[in-house]
Order: sequence, then structure tokens, then C-alpha cells
Amino acid sequence: MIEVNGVSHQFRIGKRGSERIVPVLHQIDMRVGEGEIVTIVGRSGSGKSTLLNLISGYIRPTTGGIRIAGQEVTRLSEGQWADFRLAQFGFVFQSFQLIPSMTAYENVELPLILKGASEKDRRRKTRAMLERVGLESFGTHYPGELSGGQQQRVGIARALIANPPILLADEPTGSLDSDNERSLLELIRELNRDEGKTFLIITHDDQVASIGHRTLTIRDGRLERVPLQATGGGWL
Ligand SMILES: Nc1ncnc2c1ncn2[C@@H]1O[C@H](COP(=O)(O)OP(=O)(O)OP(=O)(O)O)[C@@H](O)[C@H]1O
Repeated sequence: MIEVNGVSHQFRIGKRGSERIVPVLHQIDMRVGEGEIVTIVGRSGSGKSTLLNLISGYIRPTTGGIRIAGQEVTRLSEGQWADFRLAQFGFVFQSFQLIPSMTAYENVELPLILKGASEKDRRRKTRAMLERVGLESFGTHYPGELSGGQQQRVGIARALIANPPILLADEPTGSLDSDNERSLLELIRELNRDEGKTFLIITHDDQVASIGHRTLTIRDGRLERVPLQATGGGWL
């Protein structure tokens, strides 16, 4: 589903002429199979978010290639990336990233508008999705009128509404208390088990990391090698 092949990335910082090169990721090779939950752990600054930004096409690798659903994405133009992202990925963020001036319903509906879905289709799917995450009676609430756990459910509903096969999450429970964290993890397991969604989740939290079928560790921009037998025969 996701193949990262020999990817290295460096940022250039500073003004032209006195630029400094900051190498962040080194020769990353990893695979995420369809229907897998893979968690990525590593210290602050080790390169986890950079790896997720490369996989989701927000930045391009300095060297190496990335294939997603059989497509070599490093060759896509910006416009092609926008369509590809909408079709393949749902995003879940620590800070929810909901639009504060839109209701829960409108936030969830947004990807369908971007996709050009009809109003009737949008209404049916948005209602069903709010129900799926247990928020059917909160559609008219604005994000500021919802608890953190409810806001994250709106975030998940928005990530799922266009039915992408892959969910990318950066510290999805980072702003949640332990009860809400538990129920979000349960929802992730359900979506994986019942709907075959593939998850790639970055986390600092051992509890969150433990829901992965496999956990990869990044240390100083390199993936730690894991013996194949420790991955149940899967890929690193
Ligand atoms: N746009 C950028 N320009 C320059 N350096 C950057 C940029 N983005 C990230 N970095 C640097 O790359 C390194 C890795 O950052 P990254 O955000 O990927 O780490 P992380 O493992 O996700 O950290 P955290 O757990 O704190 O979110 C850091 O040293 C960071 O300062």
C-alpha cells in the first residue's frame, strides 16, 4: 500500500548564499501493507513528522522514491497530488484542525464538496458518518462548543467521509484525556477490523504505539532495523 524506497531528506535553511543544509532522514526503507496498522515512534526531532509529510506529498524527498497504491507519487505534479491525496488519504491531527467557523456537520462535509459530490449524496453520507462516530445530535455545534474527544471524532469523521483507504495520524490522542484516548483507539481498531482501513500513526504514547500490528522506531533520522521474525514475517 505504501512503499518508501531509499528516501533521504534534507532541509535548506537560511538565506540564499548563506544556506545551511539540515539532513533529517537517511535512507528510509519501509512498507505498510493494505489493512495494516503501523505505528511510528521516536524522540522529538527524530524525523517522524517529516516522514509523514513526505508520504502525504507536502514535501518531496531529496532522494529516493515513494509508491502508494501502485503509483510512483514522487513524479506527481502539485495538482495531481491534490486529487491523489483526496482519494487515498484521510488525515487526523493532534490539534484536530477543524475550521472554527463551520459546524461539525460542515467540517465533516467539506471533503465531499472538494470532491464535487452532489448535495443529496453529501447529506446522506455526512449524516451517516456523524452517526458512525456517535455525534448525530452534535451536527449543528461549532468546534468550540464540543469537548476535545468530540472534536477528535469530528476530525476522524472528516478523515473518513471520502472513504480513503489510508488514514495518516500525527499524535492523534495527544490532546485527549485517557478515557477519550481509549475510545479513539477502539474506533481505530474497529475501522481497521471492520472496514480494512490502513493506518500509519505517529505517536509518543506507548498505549497508542501498542495498537500497531508493527511499530517502527526512528532514531536520528534512521529507521531501526527489526529482525523480520519480530515483525511476524512482515516487512520492515
Ligand atoms: N521545514 C523545515 N525546515 C528546516 N528544518 C526542519 C523543517 N521541518 C522539520 N525540520 C527539522 O527536522 C528535524 C525533524 O523534525 P520532525 O518534525 O520531523 O521531528 P518529529 O520526530 O516529528 O518531532 P516531534 O515528535 O517533536 O514532532 C528537526 O530537527 C526539525 O527542526
